[in-house]
Amino acid sequence: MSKGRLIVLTGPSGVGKGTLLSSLLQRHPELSLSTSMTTRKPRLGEVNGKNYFFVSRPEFERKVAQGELLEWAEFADNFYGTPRKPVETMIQAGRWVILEIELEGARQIRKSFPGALKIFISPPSMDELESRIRGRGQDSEDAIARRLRRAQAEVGAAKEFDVQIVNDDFEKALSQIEKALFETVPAMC
Ligand SMILES: Nc1nc2c(ncn2[C@@H]2O[C@H](COP(=O)(O)OP(=O)(O)O)[C@@H](O)[C@H]2O)c(=O)[nH]1
Ligand SMILES: Nc1ncnc2c1ncn2[C@@H]1O[C@H](COP(=O)(O)OP(=O)(O)O)[C@@H](O)[C@H]1O
Repeated sequence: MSKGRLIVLTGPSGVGKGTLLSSLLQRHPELSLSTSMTTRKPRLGEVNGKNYFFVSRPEFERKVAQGELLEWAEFADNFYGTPRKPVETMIQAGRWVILEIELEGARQIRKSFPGALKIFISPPSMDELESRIRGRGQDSEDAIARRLRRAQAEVGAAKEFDVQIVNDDFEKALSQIEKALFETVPAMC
């Protein structure tokens, strides 16, 4: 059986992580994306159990207390975390599992899974990032401001990651992710 592998994809909100991942998963159905848990309210069209597991704050806090999350963090006034069990089960079964998470969570994974491949996606500029978040048309002014403040802090941490990719030309960024995944020697998880 092939060896399981954990891959962490991080980058500021609006940089294009979700869009890149959905193309990547279409092209490589053998990859698995972990479904996170969040206290954020669903956006229009988001489905519980698919985009996220949408839970209340008390429920999230209970999961944390019971050790059921592999990592978790607060982001823009909401909690986000990775359910532990499905990820561990998939890795044991030899799957390659991708976590699409923010910086604090990625730092926690670096400690608990030092062999995970960590990829950081940067925007071509902060102006372009803002216009992508606005163009998505999904967030309030408040939420946009919180995301942009956080983005300033996150982009400075790109160098902590094994691979840094600028999502300017979409196809180029996608093929750089593929290269990082399939042309690097898999490390031990
Ligand atoms: N630490 C952590 N961050 C997460 C998790 N799931 C999502 N995130 C991050 O939370 C941030 C906000 O996500 P979201 O509300 O969906 O907004 P968007 O990234 O702007 O579409 C993003 O940076 C995600 O990568 C998780 O399970 N753990
Ligand atoms: N390379 C790119 N050039 C221009 N727009 C992009 C590019 N990549 C993604 N986008 C757009 O940016 C917006 C934010 O992308 P999204 O995947 O939701 O970001 P994230 O998941 O990082 O928050 C979307 O409208 C998406 O279509």
